[in-house]
Amino acid sequence: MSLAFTSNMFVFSFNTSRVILGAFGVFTYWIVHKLYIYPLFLSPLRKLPGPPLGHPIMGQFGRVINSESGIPQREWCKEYGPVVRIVGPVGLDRVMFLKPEALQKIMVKDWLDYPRPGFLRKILGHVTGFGLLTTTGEEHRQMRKAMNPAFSIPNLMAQTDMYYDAIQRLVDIFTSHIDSKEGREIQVYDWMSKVTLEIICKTAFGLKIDSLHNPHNNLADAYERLLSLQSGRNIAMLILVMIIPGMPKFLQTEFAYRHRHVFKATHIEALAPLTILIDSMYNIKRISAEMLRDKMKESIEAGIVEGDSELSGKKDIMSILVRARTREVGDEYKMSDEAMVNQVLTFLGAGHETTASGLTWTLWLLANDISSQNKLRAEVGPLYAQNSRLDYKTLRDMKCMESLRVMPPVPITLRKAAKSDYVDGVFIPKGTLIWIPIRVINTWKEVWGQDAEEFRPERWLNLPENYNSTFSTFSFIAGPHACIGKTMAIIEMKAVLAALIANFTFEPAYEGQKTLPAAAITMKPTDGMPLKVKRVDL
Ligand code: HEM
Repeated sequence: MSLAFTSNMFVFSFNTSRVILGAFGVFTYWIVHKLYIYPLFLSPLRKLPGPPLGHPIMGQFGRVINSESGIPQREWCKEYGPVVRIVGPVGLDRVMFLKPEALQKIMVKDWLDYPRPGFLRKILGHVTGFGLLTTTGEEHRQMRKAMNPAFSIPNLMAQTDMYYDAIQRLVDIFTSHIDSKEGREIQVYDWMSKVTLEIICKTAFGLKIDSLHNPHNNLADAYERLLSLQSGRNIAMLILVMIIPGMPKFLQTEFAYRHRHVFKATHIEALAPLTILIDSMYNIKRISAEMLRDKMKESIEAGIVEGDSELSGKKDIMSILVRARTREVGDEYKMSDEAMVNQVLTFLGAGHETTASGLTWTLWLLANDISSQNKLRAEVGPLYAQNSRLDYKTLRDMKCMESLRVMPPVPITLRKAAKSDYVDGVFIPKGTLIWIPIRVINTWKEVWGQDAEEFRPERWLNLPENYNSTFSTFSFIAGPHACIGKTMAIIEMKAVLAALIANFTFEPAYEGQKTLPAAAITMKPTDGMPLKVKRVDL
């Protein structure tokens, strides 16, 4: 070996080690900067009140994903006030605001500057289709304009009767299940999920799917599997997966579906849910596309001619959209077939589980407050006895906001600052994640008083002085992205509730029963919510 060769090798390995050492140094600095230096000394938000940094890598995020949804946020607001800064994971800044002025700015006035963050849109798009929930700006405005007629009051009034076939089937099933004076323990969430799925299929597509009688209805099954994934850990895993470039698209491909079992086969616990996600979404999309195809076929066969077709009398959302599409002219927004499938998915995803969770927690709260349950029965019983298909106006006048206030089906949502700005006098740098802590806003003592977290329906008869009709109960949020299905959901919930309360009593399944909502996107109860149900007439 020549001397020159040896010395070259020395120079080479010396340089390589320097490069590796340098890279390691930069990486270490970057980590320390992200985890400590920036959040502690440089972040413009560092002086805001809030909990300490917490875990070296996860910050306070670990607590958030492992706790009941909205509860850590509520504890922090109690301790630090209406503007709170939270750090984590990996040094990420998050801020939450409670005051109406701040919410008005973020959600209503400057909504375009505070879109849903990209990863949330990707997750929502994956499970509820790329529709209203994932678009923003002009595209959202046009899409919303096309949808609005389907949710108009006259249409909802005409639609209300469509709820009752499913509701009557539910009442019949409960009645046949409960044949003794002792009553029977029933997994309430499962039944609420089935009845709301039937109602949304009927109202959105005019289709009858008998998931109440058929325990293995394909669509109900696929949703059950998808919703079983709701947990803080799975959501954290999904966020990580969705930020990998190309991954959201890949997960929707035929290739991913054919190879979905690979994720389970890895035996890596965190990856196994991807198999269920891909499988259930593939099936939900397939069934939705079939529903849409049937609807299109129906419209072609009926030869949609405005005013004289059979379809033009139909009140389901899809018929209205199909009709609107045939009328569109000029450069107005025209919904493609793919966009229509996405809307199908959005209505199924956004309008099914939310309403099911809302109903389930309402029954839980009433089961634990027999006096309120009896009062409600005294109110709806006589109405129901006269006519078991209560109409829109009767349902509208019933009060049921208290349970949606205390246990909002969507406990929290997110926005991201698209530019640097001031909110409630606080400088918010571009890119900051903003929590909209719905459950905390709904139970803020500053507005609702010392018993804010308690279920007390009578409070609606004498609203507190600080009550603001838009910003004190935020279960459907406000502004251009507010829930388009709000009125429909409330009327539907009341129709189901009136029938159940008129016919059955609800009690906790056992003494000391405790039940928790999933720490995830909606408040689905983790145990399916068993309740003791008895017939009123026994
Ligand atoms: C109790 C039941 C319901 C609750 C608590 C609820 C709550 C919400 C909330 C909080 C949002 C805003 C999410 C965000 O911006 O991050 C939302 C949006 C939405 N909801 Fe609902 N929802 C319910 C029922 C429904 C129903 C029945 C439908 C449709 C049939 C529906 C369709 C939608 C759609 C399409 C959006 C997106 C609106 C937009 O961005 O323009 N929801 N909902």
